[in-house]
Amino acid sequence: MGLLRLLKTQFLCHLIICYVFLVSGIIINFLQLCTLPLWGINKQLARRVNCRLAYCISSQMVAMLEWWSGTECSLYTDPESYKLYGKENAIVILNHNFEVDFLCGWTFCERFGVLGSSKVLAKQELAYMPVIGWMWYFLEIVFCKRKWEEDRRTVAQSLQRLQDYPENFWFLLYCEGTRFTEKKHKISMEVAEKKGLPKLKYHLLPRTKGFCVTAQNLRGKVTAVYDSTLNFRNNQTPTLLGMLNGKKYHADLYVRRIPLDSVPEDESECAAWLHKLYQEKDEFQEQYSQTGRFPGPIVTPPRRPWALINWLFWVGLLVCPLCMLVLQLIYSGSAFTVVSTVVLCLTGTEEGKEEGGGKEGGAKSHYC
Ligand SMILES: CC/C=C\C/C=C\C/C=C\C/C=C\C/C=C\C/C=C\CCC(=O)SCCNC(=O)CCNC(=O)[C@H](O)C(C)(C)COP(=O)(O)OP(=O)(O)OC[C@H]1O[C@@H](n2cnc3c(N)ncnc32)[C@H](O)[C@@H]1OP(=O)(O)O
Ligand SMILES: CCCCCCCCCCCCCCCC(=O)OC[C@@H](O)COP(=O)(O)O
Repeated sequence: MGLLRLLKTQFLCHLIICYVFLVSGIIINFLQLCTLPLWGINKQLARRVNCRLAYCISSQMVAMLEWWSGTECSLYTDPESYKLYGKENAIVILNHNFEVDFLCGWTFCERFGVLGSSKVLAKQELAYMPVIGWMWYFLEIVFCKRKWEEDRRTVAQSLQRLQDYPENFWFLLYCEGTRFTEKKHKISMEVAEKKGLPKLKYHLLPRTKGFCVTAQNLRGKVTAVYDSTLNFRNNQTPTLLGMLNGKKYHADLYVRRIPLDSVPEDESECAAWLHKLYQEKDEFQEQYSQTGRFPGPIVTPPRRPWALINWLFWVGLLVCPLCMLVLQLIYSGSAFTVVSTVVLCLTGTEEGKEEGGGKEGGAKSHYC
């Protein structure tokens, strides 16, 4: 095992990474709070500033994927559509199978220059999460309670506010509404059967209301739907902890650009359109599981240095005070404190090794 590889599995390194993420996140949340008076004076400037501040948080996680774990991201798409990515507003529809699929989404956002402004229809609970949830408040992320009677009005209102958003953005929708498990799949296929819809093998039955309300309220602002299907090579099941341990994965993303004009405006037609799209997505996943690839040519958008530069900046800024704190602990702490800290680090490293290295090549349990 190389020295760098060994370093990546050390619990102490993981502690430092999480410390930098949390402390810098809280600092940035505070800076975002300081922009509140600006919203009343110059709203568009406040939005632009908040996009940059949000980038400083989300790009740290992207840097962990790209530079620390070295995960590769390949894109299957046609070259004509490729030219438009990052240059227009889009609704992104993504399958939800992996713990890290949002992070792969963010990585593509970073490579096409829309990471700071990227948006999602997220569950309300995430709004209260420190750092990311608080950052989202200032990014005007759309939250839902997954109770349509309440969401119908609030989601539409939040979407309408994006009509004059000054930066290009991608709006992510996990239409399945939750992460794939066998149990949820079984239940949702019972719903499909009751509704007379064809069964899906790799996806849950999509919830159509969120997509229809999004298409309706972003019309005129958004020009396309990016139908995106994500999978990982060699049946890998990537996790955040695996990435923190420096484990390298290979993501394949298949993206079809569909002009928003071709999505029906009528609600029931729009719902039927989405169901048909998910049947097609299921076929792409079937092809991937048979052949190990999606249709069409592969392009790999290059990683950019900015995420790494931002990360190194925060490491530089925050690790010095941490070292001083540790030195103070060593000088003033009892032998018991020092020994128990070392034991904690070693235990954490052993557990981390199991998570990062133990699952290599493991079959995905949810794929039949
Ligand atoms: C070039 C590169 C391209 C792409 C790069 C990729 C991505 C990058 C883009 C952006 C990145 C940005 C950010 C990413 C960062 C982080 C994201 C992290 C986390 C967010 C994840 C979440 O929070 S997911 C959960 C929240 N989101 C959703 O739920 C969205 C989907 N849901 C909906 O749309 C719902 O309709 C709703 C929430 C609006 C309302 O839900 P509710 O349940 O109240 O109503 P429904 O209408 O959905 O339900 C009733 C109908 O559903 C039928 N039913 C019942 N049971 C089921 C079932 N098990 N499955 C399916 N359907 C069911 C029921 O019969 C009702 O049917 P009707 O016919 O009466 O409608
Ligand atoms: C630099 C890196 C430092 C690492 C620190 C780790 C930070 C953790 C960031 C968490 C990111 C939040 C993303 C949440 C994704 C999520 O929660 O999706 C919810 C969906 O599944 C549906 O949920 P449900 O239907 O309720 O199961």
